[in-house]
Amino acid sequence: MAKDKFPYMIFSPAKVNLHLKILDRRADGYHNIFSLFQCVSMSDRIWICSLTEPSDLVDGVDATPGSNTLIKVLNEFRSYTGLDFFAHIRVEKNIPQGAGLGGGSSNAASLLKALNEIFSTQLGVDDLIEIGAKVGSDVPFFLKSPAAIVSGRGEVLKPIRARDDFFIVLVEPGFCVNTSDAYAWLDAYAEGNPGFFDMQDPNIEEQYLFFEPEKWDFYNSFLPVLLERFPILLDLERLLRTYGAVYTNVSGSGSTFFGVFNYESDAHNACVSLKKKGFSAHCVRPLSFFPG
Ligand SMILES: C[C@@](CO)(OP(=O)(O)O)[C@H](O)COP(=O)(O)OP(=O)(O)OC[C@H]1O[C@@H](n2ccc(N)nc2=O)[C@H](O)[C@@H]1O
Ligand SMILES: Nc1ncnc2c1ncn2[C@@H]1O[C@H](COP(=O)(O)OP(=O)(O)O)[C@@H](O)[C@H]1O
Repeated sequence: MAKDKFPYMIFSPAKVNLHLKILDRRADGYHNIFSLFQCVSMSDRIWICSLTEPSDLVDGVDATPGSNTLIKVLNEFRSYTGLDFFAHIRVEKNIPQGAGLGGGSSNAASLLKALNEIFSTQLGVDDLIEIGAKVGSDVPFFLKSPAAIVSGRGEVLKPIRARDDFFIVLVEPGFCVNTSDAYAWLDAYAEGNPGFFDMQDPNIEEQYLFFEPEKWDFYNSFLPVLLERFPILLDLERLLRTYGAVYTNVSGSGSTFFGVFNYESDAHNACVSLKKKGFSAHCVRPLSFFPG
């Protein structure tokens, strides 16, 4: 391990779920999903400062060591490879936490790729996916391709060509959503709404690749569930439409609400207007490659 590699900096991009159908609840408590994941141009920056520490230390993430996805990766990587080391890691968080943008999962995937490179362990993508899936359901996506149809618990991946002809405005509504809570709310909602899990899936791959965004028939199973609790999301949908969004939805299990725009100037103006109203808003683009 060459000393001049440190600090070793990596980018860790956010994702949005352009479509997210929750199919059913499984015996293991997880849910099968069918989703279109798209990486976007908002990234955390992670510095591996040293790998010769007496114990692991992660700065910059608001999580307990036991729940921190970076610590989990270090543990899983050590146990998979038999390597003996501890790390000091520093994170510049730009991706809001608990926002449905996959920041914790992306951090985990980026660190795994970096460790594989630094230690020349030559693990293949499938090995990394096996390790990543132990850390979190969304981690495998960030190991494979910047746009994909994702199913199973999150580990079944079909890479697709990423489009780059639209713009996305991400809006933080001012609250976080815990993913486990959101799935529990969804189960309760499904009990009161027979047929909820049977909603038809549009042909998402074809629509994504070939249809104008205004024609996308995508949806997110969490949206009706979240609207019951957070009616402000409906206000955000109306606002984004007023500013010219041609498709809107919540990302993942929330809380981020986003709008897709055909024109950069409309997306930029929407951001400015949303900020004037006190919202935190970010104009991003879909990524067709992993940054860094
Ligand atoms: C909803 C989605 C959509 O992309 O993302 P986020 O909104 O969290 O970003 C994912 O399914 C979230 O994946 P991730 O955030 O990695 O979840 P995990 O840490 O593995 O699991 C947290 C909890 O969510 C529930 N969970 C997660 C994934 C899944 N397919 N079924 C589930 O039921 C379980 O209750 C689990 O204990
Ligand atoms: N490296 C990390 N980055 C962000 N959050 C993390 C990380 N490790 C653990 N967490 C915990 O995971 C929770 C969900 O994180 P995050 O991945 O940002 O959101 P989401 O699952 O909604 O996409 C956070 O509230 C935080 O407590």
